[in-house]
Amino acid sequence: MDRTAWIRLGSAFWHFVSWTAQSWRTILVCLVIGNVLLIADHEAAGVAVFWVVPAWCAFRAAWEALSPLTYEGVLGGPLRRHGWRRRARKEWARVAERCGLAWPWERGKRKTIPRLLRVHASDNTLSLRVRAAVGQTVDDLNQAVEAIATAFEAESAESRRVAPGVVEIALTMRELLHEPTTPQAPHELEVDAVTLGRRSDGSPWRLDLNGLHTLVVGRSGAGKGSIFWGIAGNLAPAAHAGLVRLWGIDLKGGVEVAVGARMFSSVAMDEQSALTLLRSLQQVIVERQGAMRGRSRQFEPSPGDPAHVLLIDELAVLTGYASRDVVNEGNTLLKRILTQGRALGVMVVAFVQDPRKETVGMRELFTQTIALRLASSSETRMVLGDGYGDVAPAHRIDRTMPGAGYVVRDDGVVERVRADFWPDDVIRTVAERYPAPAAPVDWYENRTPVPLASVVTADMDGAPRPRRRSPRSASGPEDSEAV
Ligand SMILES: Nc1ncnc2c1ncn2[C@@H]1O[C@H](COP(=O)(O)OP(=O)(O)OP(=O)(O)O)[C@@H](O)[C@H]1O
Repeated sequence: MDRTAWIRLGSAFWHFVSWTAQSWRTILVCLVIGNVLLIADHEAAGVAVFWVVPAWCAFRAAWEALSPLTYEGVLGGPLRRHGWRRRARKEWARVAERCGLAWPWERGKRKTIPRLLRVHASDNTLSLRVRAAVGQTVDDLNQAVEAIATAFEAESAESRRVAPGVVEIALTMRELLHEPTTPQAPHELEVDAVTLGRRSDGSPWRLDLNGLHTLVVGRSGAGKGSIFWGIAGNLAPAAHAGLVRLWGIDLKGGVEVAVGARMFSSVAMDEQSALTLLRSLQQVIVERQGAMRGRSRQFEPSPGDPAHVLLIDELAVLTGYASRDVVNEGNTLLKRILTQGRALGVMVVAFVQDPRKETVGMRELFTQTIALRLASSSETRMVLGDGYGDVAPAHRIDRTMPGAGYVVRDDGVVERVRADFWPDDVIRTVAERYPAPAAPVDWYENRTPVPLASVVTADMDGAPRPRRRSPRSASGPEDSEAV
């Protein structure tokens, strides 16, 4: 027998013992019934009743060891979720009171607690729908979410307001994000959204890009690289087909972007070329505004007229730490791109370690945020906003889980996610398979930058959001088999 078989056998034995021990009440009942049957001269039935619990536990343990997937789907998962639901209903009053949610409506009298409206369990998540008691607010419930999660022994918790005074608390009862994963080989022409990893319930994490600017914040080593390459790598087939144009700025000496630079049409690794690149992207916006004015308010990418995605690694170098002239112009250009670009198919994804106002003065122009591991609760609130410290506690993400974080979408919904890890050889393979289409030499450098003053600013705030697009049929990449 190999090592895996021994491990399975050991785990099956352990489950047999622990399930049998947990069923001690049922075993006592069986002993009584069995003895009664023996006394009444029904020997076979009595012995059968004695052994019914151990036999059932042995059957479960064997099934789980031999076919874990069918066991989980048919018996293990439903039984576990039934237990969670039962426990939540039974213990809610006590937990709510201990977590500070009991509300003394009259001194010395009975306390009221928030009402548990619905208990639902699916996959690894237990959801509690709770209505705040009179005198409480949704914020009071949100503040207690961590304590509730601890009381129910949940791995983590998220909450969202679903109606006035009503909050849905999603408790992750089994952590599915511990194990790192690597990506599927990209081969589809994706423009609007990319699959970056998993959500806390194990479902795929799709990040919407269409008409959105994304800010990714995380301490050093938090796994920003996974998201950088998740986006670039998944867009690479569409970039290769001419539906997307990838632009990259990496002012940390190009260390990050160099590995897969061939996916990008334009890359800047020093301050001056970063400014040139930004001016060129702004020029794209100006030209597109001219082309669309009076004809269309919604941009549709097509080969030759692609969506533009700018990825900036370490935004703070450009907007905070570079020389003053570069910082001034970089900030101005980027703000204009952020305010005007999204309706015109120009999206920005920026990565930053240090999210303070002095370094990133344009945080509010990003329409969605991904918070990876952060240093403190005040940093979480700074990045995500005041109400998110408890709902998306990025400062509590463990160091051993790089790539894990919270997404705060543009509609305010919070998702707990973990990105797939992109090893260098996968990045290189994708870059070789899907290089950016050959652009005219120095395409972007030869464009005449338009002076900032002449840029049309009419649509800065009221810009229409493009409708959801699906890539037009285009001649796909020739070779699209797995990497
Ligand atoms: N999604 C992931 N799953 C598992 N491990 C990961 C993941 N992402 C990153 N790692 C591990 O964490 C290390 C640091 O990741 P990464 O370089 O992406 O961090 P970073 O946030 O970009 O840091 P810095 O800002 O210092 O460059 C990687 O070398 C890798 O070993």
